[in-house]
Amino acid sequence: MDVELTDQYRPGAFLFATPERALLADQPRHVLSEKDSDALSVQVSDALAEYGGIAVGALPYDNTGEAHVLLPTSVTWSGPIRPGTHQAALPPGHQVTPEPLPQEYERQVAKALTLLETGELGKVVLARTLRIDLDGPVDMRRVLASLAAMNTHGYTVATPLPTPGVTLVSASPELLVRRTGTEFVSRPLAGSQPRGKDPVEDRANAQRLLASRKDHDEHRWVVEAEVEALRPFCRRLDVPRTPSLLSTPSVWHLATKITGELADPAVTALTLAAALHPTPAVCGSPTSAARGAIAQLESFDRGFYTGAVGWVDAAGDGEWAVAIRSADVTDRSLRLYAGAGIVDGSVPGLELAETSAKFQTLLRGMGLDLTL
Ligand SMILES: C=C(O[C@H]1C=CC=C(C(=O)O)[C@@H]1O)C(=O)O
Repeated sequence: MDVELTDQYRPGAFLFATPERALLADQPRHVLSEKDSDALSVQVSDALAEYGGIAVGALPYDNTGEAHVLLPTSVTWSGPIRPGTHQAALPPGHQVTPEPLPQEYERQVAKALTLLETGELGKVVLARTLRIDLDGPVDMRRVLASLAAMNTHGYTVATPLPTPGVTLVSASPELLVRRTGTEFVSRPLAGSQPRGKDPVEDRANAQRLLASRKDHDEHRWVVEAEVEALRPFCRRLDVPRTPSLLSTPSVWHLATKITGELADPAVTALTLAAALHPTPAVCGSPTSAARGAIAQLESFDRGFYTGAVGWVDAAGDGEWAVAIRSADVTDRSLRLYAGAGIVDGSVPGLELAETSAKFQTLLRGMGLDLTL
């Protein structure tokens, strides 16, 4: 029987599985923790020019915070992880603590709606967290195998974080950027509906999303900001006029596949990721006002949730996913994060339900049956 890369994962390693291939990287010779994204790109390119290979890791939500990028000495590529059985990957006993409480999250959304009325803010993404304390240790190999089995159309990621013993685990559906030679692709997501309980309800939810002006507005902010960030790098930029539907096992999204050709082949995947980050899919618009609203309303530090996670090689090729549908995982705890874009027309109770649906991505993927 072939062994999947999820079976070879060891704590502290970096796993990045996509529908096309999987990467397992380990035993770092260097850790780069630069705060400035331009300086980070230069340091990573210099290190890759010296040692070759690839650099892997994560950028935090706060793009003035320290990145955590590693130069591994052991790198293994494989084809996509084959869908296996998705199994209960966590010990049975657990205690769940939401932060903020659901009613408080609804109050924060209501406050965000009043900030939108001032006209200085067009969109803000507000998140909440669930802390889950487990009665036994997490088996990361089973967690990753189980997530990959469920998440065959998205990314299954594990990356070590700067705090020893903490791993960011993500089942992200969102491609921030992939660069191959001078071509690149980005596929922002914004605008969501939970999946239905049966095919009829599911189809109706998808149609409601396609017809929702509020969700199209929420999506447009992201596409416009990405176009503005990418344009200076491009010889060609192709942007579909309207978004299409994308489904994950728990959520429907509006998605736009943006493609382009770089004017300067020296621009790397990491430089593009840093130029795009944080998009209004995870922060809001305008960025500085949204960042201020998040600092004012959210009561926790996002850390690397809504950051970016991926790899870049010496030629500048690479792939970076948006770090959403994610949790900070320790030996006996998980901290899950989920956010929703708030625009004019958002309803607090529906945004709460949307974040609950987003939590289910990881919960179901890990085999945890929780009604939120
Ligand atoms: C911020 C998250 O999702 C983003 C990505 C897709 C759709 C989103 C939305 O509809 O609000 C969010 O912008 C999250 O999953 O925590």
